[in-house]
Amino acid sequence: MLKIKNLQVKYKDFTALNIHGEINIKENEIIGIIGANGAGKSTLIKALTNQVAYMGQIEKPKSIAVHLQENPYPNILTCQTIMEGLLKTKLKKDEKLRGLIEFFSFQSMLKKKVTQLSGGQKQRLTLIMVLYQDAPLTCFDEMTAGLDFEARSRLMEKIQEWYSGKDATLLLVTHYFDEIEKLANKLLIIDKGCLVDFGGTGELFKKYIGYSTVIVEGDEEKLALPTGIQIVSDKGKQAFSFANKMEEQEGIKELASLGKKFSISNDNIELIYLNAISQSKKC
Ligand SMILES: Nc1ncnc2c1ncn2[C@@H]1O[C@H](COP(=O)(O)OP(=O)(O)OP(=O)(O)O)[C@@H](O)[C@H]1O
Repeated sequence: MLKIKNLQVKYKDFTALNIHGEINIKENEIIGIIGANGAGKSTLIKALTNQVAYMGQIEKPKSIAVHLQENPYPNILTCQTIMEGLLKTKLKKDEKLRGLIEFFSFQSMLKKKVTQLSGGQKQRLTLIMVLYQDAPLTCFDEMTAGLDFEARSRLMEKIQEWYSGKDATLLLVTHYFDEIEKLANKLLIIDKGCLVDFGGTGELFKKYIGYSTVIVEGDEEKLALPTGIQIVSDKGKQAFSFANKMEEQEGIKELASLGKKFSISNDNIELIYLNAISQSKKC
């Protein structure tokens, strides 16, 4: 479906992306692309969609639909005119478009101009047009950027509902790990323009963490458990990885006896990311 090989993107003499080797994305895979600010995530999407010049090889489907961070729509046109113009259709005659508008509860926005829409409503306008394309590959570049928690949750719920039971190949760029947890089955981790790792969430969890992890609230008092190894965690927390169920149970017993607040996970994407980055070598 999508093959990326030795991809390099430069902005003048600054190398923004330098991916060695090959990344193969198969049909119906949903990939979460994660990395810090400036890691090169948007540059990768731009290379895939020919918005920047690149060196290397990209084999991709004929059409790719993209939901960008910002979409400059003409201010004077109504949403309906924008939709009809960009999608080259007429709402009256287009059942598919009407269905999408209804799905995203967008009927009452059709006569409004883009300047009259909230951030979440603007994102829905773009989503409707992106999903309408039914492209073999769809890229979402921070589709929930700038939205408050509620608007983001509502939009994510709709997207999840839309794709549930459907076959789709998606690339999702986001800083929100919960969005990836809900949708993606593979992760592509980028750091400073380099590929850190690419693989299934479960596979990468095993590689960087192990069997399971406990995340303990608070980092003032450094803990030492009878089993498990301390791993990199988010600020204000401590995390330990366990190699098997027995280790996990012993660790939990100790934490319970200490009266600590903790959670157990075997798929925490933030910890996969933090530990992958901390172990990665410069490319
Ligand atoms: N048009 C440009 N000209 C020069 N440098 C650029 C340009 N666009 C991006 N860069 C630089 O390339 C690097 C990668 O940028 P990119 O936008 O791909 O990062 P990102 O991972 O998407 O970041 P964010 O999470 O902040 O959106 C950054 O250092 C950025 O400053």
